[in-house]
Amino acid sequence: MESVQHLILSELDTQGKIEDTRTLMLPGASQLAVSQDDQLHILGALNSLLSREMVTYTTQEIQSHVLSDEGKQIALQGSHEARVWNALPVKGEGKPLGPKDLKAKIGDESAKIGQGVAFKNGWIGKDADGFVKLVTSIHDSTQEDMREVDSTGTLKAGEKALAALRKRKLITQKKGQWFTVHKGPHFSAKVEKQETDLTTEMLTSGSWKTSTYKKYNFEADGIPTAGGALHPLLKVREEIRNIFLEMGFAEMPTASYVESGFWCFDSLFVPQQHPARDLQDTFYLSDPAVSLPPPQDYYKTVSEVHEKGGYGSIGYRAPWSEADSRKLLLRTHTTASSAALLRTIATQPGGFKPAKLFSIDRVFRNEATDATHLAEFHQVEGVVADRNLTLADLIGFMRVFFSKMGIHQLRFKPAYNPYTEPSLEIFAFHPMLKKWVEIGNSGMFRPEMLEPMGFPKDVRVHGWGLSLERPTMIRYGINNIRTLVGHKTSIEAVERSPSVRF
Ligand SMILES: N[C@@H](Cc1ccccc1)C(=O)O
Repeated sequence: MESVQHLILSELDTQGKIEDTRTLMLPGASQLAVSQDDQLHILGALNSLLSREMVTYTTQEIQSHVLSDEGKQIALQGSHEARVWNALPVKGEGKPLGPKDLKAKIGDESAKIGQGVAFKNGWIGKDADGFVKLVTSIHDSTQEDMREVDSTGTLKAGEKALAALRKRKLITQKKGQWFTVHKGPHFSAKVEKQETDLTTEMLTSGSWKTSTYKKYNFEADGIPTAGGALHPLLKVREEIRNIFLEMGFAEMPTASYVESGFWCFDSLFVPQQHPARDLQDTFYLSDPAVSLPPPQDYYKTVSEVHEKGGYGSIGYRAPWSEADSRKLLLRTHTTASSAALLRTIATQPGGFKPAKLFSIDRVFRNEATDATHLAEFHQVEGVVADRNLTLADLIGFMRVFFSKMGIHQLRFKPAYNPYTEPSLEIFAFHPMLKKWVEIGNSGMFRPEMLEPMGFPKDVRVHGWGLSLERPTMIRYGINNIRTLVGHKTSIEAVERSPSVRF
């Protein structure tokens, strides 16, 4: 590229102008720059010199030609007729080839097209055993034409010959160009290196005073700006949040990732011996390891329900450990935060008022991780508290809620939760997987949990929970959770993920 610039400048320096850039001989070339490839090279060099105002140029449009695939093959291997001639022995000097052998040797296509022409040209003939050469040398003018068009874009023989080749589909027409070049206002015979940046070195050495600088190109496309992008989990979270809001739910505060055993389990009537509370399932904190004391009256009532029962329950009748209750842990479900808020509602000044609450936030479980499980994920949780609610209300709520998420076929399966009775697992029919998949868990909170909180006897509270990751993965067609969350997540994929998926 730079040597092409030098060629142009020295030509202008000695000749004053370049009338036709096709008369240049590019460095290293064996013929004049008549091909369009050469002219493109020249154009690149001209534009670079133009930007420094060292030259000006005008463009001449011309018709040019390029080879078709068949034309390229002929330029390389010869015409079909020449290939036929090549394949045959000289008469009397070898075994003549029959049509079948000829096809096998040079291919069906060349044999078929080449035979007739070679005959007509008098190049080959037929004896008893097959085809033979009749002449000892040939002049393959088609191949020569192809080579001429390939390197010059045209034929000296003129338009008639070109038209014949076009008709045979060996060449096609293409717009071409060449240039007339004049000296520009800043012409100089040599290209000076232009600075693109002002550096500390240039300032301290003073070289900035004599340097030449590259002009700004205000036409250039800017570098694409990297905007922020929402992670797919955040998009689906927003969508679900909007469903809750339009159904009249209020968002619960869930900022506390760290809870005590008391709020995460005891207040929910999860027995202290429950396996979910084991070290294998729950992350416990070591520093600080112990929570501040829970509200004393409430703590006493909760521990008594566990140990001895009450409110119509016989309790767990197992020894109660205050130490277990005070242990600090990473919450294993957002129901820990719901419990704290439910107690506030139960004991609010002015008495109980119905409430519809939701949360979408992070939870932590000490589980083996695999393609669909991580040690931390998000839970979506809805809670409704009102007088005389029934199981039908819960099911009805879930039907409306999930249908707003686009999930219309639901099934409910009796299940067990320590804090709800009855409890229901929620299954949805997945139209793409063509099977029922579990999407959530739900139930009506037990009186052993609600009454110690201070709820009036006729208040029922029901709730349901699901993970945020599962619907997100299904929507975005992700089957390994590690491509959604964690260091293997591709930022590019996040930026490009659509804002809404159905
Ligand atoms: N906390 C439950 C979900 C749930 C919430 C509310 C009521 C019933 C169940 C879970 O971890 O899966």
